[in-house]
Amino acid sequence: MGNNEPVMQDVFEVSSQPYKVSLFHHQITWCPQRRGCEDLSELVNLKIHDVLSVELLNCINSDENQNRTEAGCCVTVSSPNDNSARESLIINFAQRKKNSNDWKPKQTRFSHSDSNVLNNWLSFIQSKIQGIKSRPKNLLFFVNPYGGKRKASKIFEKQVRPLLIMCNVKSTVINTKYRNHVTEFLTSMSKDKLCEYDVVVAVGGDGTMCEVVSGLLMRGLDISQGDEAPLSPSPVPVAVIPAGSSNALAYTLHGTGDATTGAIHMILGGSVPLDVAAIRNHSGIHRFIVGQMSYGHLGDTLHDSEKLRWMGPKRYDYAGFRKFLSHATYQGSIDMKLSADEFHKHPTVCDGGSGCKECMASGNAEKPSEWRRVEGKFLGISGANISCRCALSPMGMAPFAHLSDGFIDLTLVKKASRVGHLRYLLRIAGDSRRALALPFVERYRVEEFIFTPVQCCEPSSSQDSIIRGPFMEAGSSASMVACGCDVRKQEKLHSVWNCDGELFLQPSVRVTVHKNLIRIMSRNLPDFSSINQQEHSSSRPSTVGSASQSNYDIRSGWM
Ligand SMILES: Nc1ncnc2c1ncn2[C@@H]1O[C@H](COP(=O)(O)OP(=O)(O)OP(=O)(O)O)[C@@H](O)[C@H]1O
Repeated sequence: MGNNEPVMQDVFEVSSQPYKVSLFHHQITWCPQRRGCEDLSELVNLKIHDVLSVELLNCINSDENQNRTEAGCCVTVSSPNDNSARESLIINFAQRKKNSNDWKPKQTRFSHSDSNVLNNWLSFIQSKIQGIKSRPKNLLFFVNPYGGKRKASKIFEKQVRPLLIMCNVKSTVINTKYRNHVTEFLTSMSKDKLCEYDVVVAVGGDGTMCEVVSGLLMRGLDISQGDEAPLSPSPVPVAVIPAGSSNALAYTLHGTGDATTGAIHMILGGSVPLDVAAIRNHSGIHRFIVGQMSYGHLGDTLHDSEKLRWMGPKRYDYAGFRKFLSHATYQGSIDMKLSADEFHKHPTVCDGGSGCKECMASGNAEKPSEWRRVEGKFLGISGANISCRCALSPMGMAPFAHLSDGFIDLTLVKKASRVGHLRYLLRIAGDSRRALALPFVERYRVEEFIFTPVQCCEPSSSQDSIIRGPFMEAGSSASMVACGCDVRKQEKLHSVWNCDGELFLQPSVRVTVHKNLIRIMSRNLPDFSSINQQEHSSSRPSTVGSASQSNYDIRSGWM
């Protein structure tokens, strides 16, 4: 039997109408039968990979069953009043909404008078689903009730738990009690216990996911080796259910901040590799970055917005606007180890892990990487591990950052007029590739960087919090971090780092990028192919799109 031949075929009743249903190895199709003929214009094609679960609905307990699924608040029954006298096969599946990256669970009921037929179909579809090895069966959830609009528990109960029950997935749920609870929990867990779980899930924002990743990576770290201790990949993959404020990681992976979509992608399985960046000093790793770290405008905005948490996610807009008006710049120097491959000059938008040319090719550069220094006054400095898409920036503040290329995208926004800065911020909110074309904005693709802020006085020899870049002479003023000057004077000189939405107060940092340390549940990155085609046929880039397989020049735009 060829792959195009159905394994089973029969006529079922769907919504009280006869439908010809065909079961193939990788898909199920159905179309109405009118006067013995199939109406192919209404053909539905469902991939087995998108099937969440399948069950038999016995008419004797149909009410009971129906209540159970309705209690899940996540299903649409195609025909509530049909087939009351017959047994039915219920297929629950995930469907992408039209013109959207959101996925929703759906249900279709197939009725047949012969229970043997129904049982055969049930066994076949069930065996196919069970054969998908990438589907997780036992999950460990960390629910952060503090992040975002403080609705993570509600989101979990209403949007995630019903799907877990429907798909027969086991779960252990821990509500976080305090900052760093997740990291502490994961680092103190035995390896055997941890490996009982197929995935560790953060129900929260980027900060919660960062705590999950930190816990998983810290476990394998030999701290006696100090600064250069090697990092081992996490033994367990991770997943994120967006319930924070910006949810940049979830947006980047799924193209939406919708929690149901996050849960569906996690349950249906499939994962992509993800790089992790580490902030280090000579005593070791201070923290990990999964999304982005920003100094200057975004660091100050986070600093001020922490006092405004009661406002919810709107606090970022308010604090950001106030910081924009203050128009602060910060002086310092950045030493960076640049990528030597051609992707630096011809950047692409990430297609996601193993499907992405740039992620696959990285690390194969023939030339050795080169160190470069940039000095000056900056409105902002951002290191992005991922593109950081979110509702306010559909392409992300770092549109060319890749999930697993082994590099961080470093964006330097140099001193500019207020109008220039506003133009930059507006472009980030639209087609952010155009923000990189502004003359005071520079983008670098780096393996490692060191930022040293300018100091307010001559260093004293007793200072030891020094991070040395390759261009720094020992004892040079640029290499000093702490001094005994007036705190307010220092505050004006220095900003803070916004690391995945968490404050990191030490301005001087050394950051290294580590390829593929984590696998994260994601079936496919948002599909921009249709918009891509439009862009190829037009001379100017449109609001949202992908530069994959096309030449986008940072300075001049589309070539
Ligand atoms: N019970 C708790 N009480 C106080 N803080 C907590 C608690 N649980 C977790 N946290 C902390 O809450 C912080 C914010 O969480 P999270 O990043 O998930 O939300 P967010 O900042 O609103 O979202 P995003 O990072 O996507 O903008 C994290 O740093 C985490 O350490």
